[in-house]
Amino acid sequence: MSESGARLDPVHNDSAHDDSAHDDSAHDDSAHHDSGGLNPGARVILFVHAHPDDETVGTGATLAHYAARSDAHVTVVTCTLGEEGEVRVPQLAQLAADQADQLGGYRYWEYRQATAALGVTDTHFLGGVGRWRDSGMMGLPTNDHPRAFWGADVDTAAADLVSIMRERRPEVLVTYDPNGFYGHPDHIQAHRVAMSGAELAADPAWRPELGAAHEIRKIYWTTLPRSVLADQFDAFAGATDNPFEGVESVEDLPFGAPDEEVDALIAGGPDAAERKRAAMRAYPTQVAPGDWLDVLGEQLGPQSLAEEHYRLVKGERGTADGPNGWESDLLS
Ligand SMILES: CC(=O)N[C@H]1[C@@H](O[C@@H]2[C@H](O)[C@H](O)[C@@H](O)[C@H](O)[C@H]2O)O[C@H](CO)[C@@H](O)[C@@H]1O
Ligand SMILES: [Zn+2]
Repeated sequence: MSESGARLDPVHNDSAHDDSAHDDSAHDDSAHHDSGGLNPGARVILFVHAHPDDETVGTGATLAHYAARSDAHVTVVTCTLGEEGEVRVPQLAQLAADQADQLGGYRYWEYRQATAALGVTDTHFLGGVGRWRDSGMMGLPTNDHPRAFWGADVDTAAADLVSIMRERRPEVLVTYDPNGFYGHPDHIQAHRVAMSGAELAADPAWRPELGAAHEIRKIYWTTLPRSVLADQFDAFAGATDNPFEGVESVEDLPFGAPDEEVDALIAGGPDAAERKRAAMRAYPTQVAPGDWLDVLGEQLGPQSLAEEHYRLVKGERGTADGPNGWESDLLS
């Protein structure tokens, strides 16, 4: 700890991270679950993600938006610690899996800072912290690690999710599409486990000891309209860190959907955008200063950080009061 008593952030070199900001009581690091600060009658939205930072990069504004709503409750389940990730900043490079192999633990603490910045306190790691390991990119030998999430038996992994679903009894589940949005094995597996969990949780004959059966009313998959992708494609053309380097057209990307296949837009507003921005800064190992994700808000305007899109795959579409006839509330 520095003289000021605040733990210095080795990357941003400030005391932005203050452990006293954390409410440790609600973070549930075991495989068993406390109340997570759930107020009786609150309407629960459950998010299932693959790695620390996906909750922020993919759904951070939505998390902040609903965490701020007095009638709603956000629960986040993350399936791995991101042990096999790259390290985007030299100061922490030796944490990598092929060196000290400490990146998972570090990303755990990045995740705590990020979810706190979003106002989310009900967080879980599937099966408990460290149960499943980041599988690495598709086709790598790390996919065969004995604890790699990609090699998990889906129903075994889903059992831990079912107990959370039957405990929190969410109205809405948010996860990825069958391709895991962009084809990463842990994202594909997170989709499979989430969808299997939703089905099993609703079956009263399946593992009744895990709680009373619960049917989730609506299920959404994260998505990105091609129109937004096209704006990003144009905005980053020629940029130093261009995520679309070498791509001819947005049509060639393994993700993105025609606008007409999108069902909901959560436009979180300035507070949600700022919270998402702060949460992204909590992940220096994944989003370094100057990276495209770090400058996204500058390139496309802060509102771009606050807008997240979803496809409804189970349940009735709610009030179409958003742009393009999209829903503006996942709970509608
Ligand atoms: C957003 C996301 O899911 N990131 C994953 C992904 O990270 C990629 C990986 O490090 C790859 O080597 C890089 O070239 C690419 O830019 C990264 O997005 O895969 C990691 C390993 O499984 C995972 O830890 C990370 O969270
Ligand atoms: Zn991921």
